[in-house]
Amino acid sequence: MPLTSDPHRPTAPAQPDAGRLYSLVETLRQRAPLIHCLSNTVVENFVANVLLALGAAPAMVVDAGEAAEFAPVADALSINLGTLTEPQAVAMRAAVQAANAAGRPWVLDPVAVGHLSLRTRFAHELLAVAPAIIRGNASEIIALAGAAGGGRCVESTARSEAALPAAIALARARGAVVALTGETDYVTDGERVAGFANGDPVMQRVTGVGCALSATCAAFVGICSDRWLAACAAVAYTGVCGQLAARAHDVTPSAQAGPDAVSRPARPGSFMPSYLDWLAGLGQDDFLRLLRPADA
Ligand SMILES: Nc1ncnc2c1ncn2[C@@H]1O[C@H](COP(=O)(O)OP(=O)(O)O)[C@@H](O)[C@H]1O
Ligand SMILES: Cc1ncsc1CCOP(=O)(O)O
Ligand SMILES: [Mg+2]
Repeated sequence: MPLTSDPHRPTAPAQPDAGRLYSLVETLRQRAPLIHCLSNTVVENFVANVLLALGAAPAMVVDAGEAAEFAPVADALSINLGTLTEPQAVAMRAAVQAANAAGRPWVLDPVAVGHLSLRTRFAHELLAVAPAIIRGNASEIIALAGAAGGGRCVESTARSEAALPAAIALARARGAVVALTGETDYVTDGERVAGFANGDPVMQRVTGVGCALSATCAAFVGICSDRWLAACAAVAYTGVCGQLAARAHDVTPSAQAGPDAVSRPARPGSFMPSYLDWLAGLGQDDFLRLLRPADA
């Protein structure tokens, strides 16, 4: 059912201070928040490595009983529906309930929500139990907001610009912050909308970049009670690190120059290690220089 909040109520474009965003990166590195992840089987290892590179401490505790035991101990919880099964839904329910009871924030990544029935039903059930942040691609956010469709399974078939009204409506209806990603990323709490134009198309050629960004949102909201700012920091830092990682090998080493040189237009393989390196090491000056706000 479509959401009923007034679509004509105005929102304010609001760009967070870039220095404040980087200070959250430093706080995260100092505090090393413990992040409880119920992720998907495709990307678990990558998500854990992204969190470690950022300076957070990931823990994939997936049994229903243990998940309920662990959620109050962790600083934040990340729930990802990518390879959802009925038993996993039981564990996710228990983890969310325990996190909520202990006042711990949690993040929802509604992977491929739309036309697949189990995850779509379950995502709507979870929406009713107060996610702090919802992070998804355009098709997922449109579907979650109640419009028909869904993307090409885990991939989006819509542009993020087209999904912005759905993101705003979803944020208003659920009292959540929505991080809507794609070529341009948007972060909204239903009133403020920030836009970011970093990243690189190769990020769509490596599985788990979106899932890891959702866990990154959990890491930032684990150290910052302003959920909108936390999601902005996660999206902005991911975008700048992603574009640096994608372009790290743009200069052909002189040893490879000459008639045998091979042109390599996309580099998903070298992206992954380089991305982890940039997440761990990006300095403030480069972040401030490269961060690109986008109109919202
Ligand atoms: N065409 C693109 N250009 C630049 N960055 C992109 C592009 N597509 C995706 N990204 C980046 O990749 C990350 C994951 O976003 P997205 O691909 O929307 O998620 P998902 O993997 O869940 O579909 C975000 O940081 C986003 O900014
Ligand atoms: C390929 C795949 N299939 C089920 S979950 C998944 C990973 C999706 O990762 P992302 O949403 O980050 O691209
Ligand atoms: Mg995804």
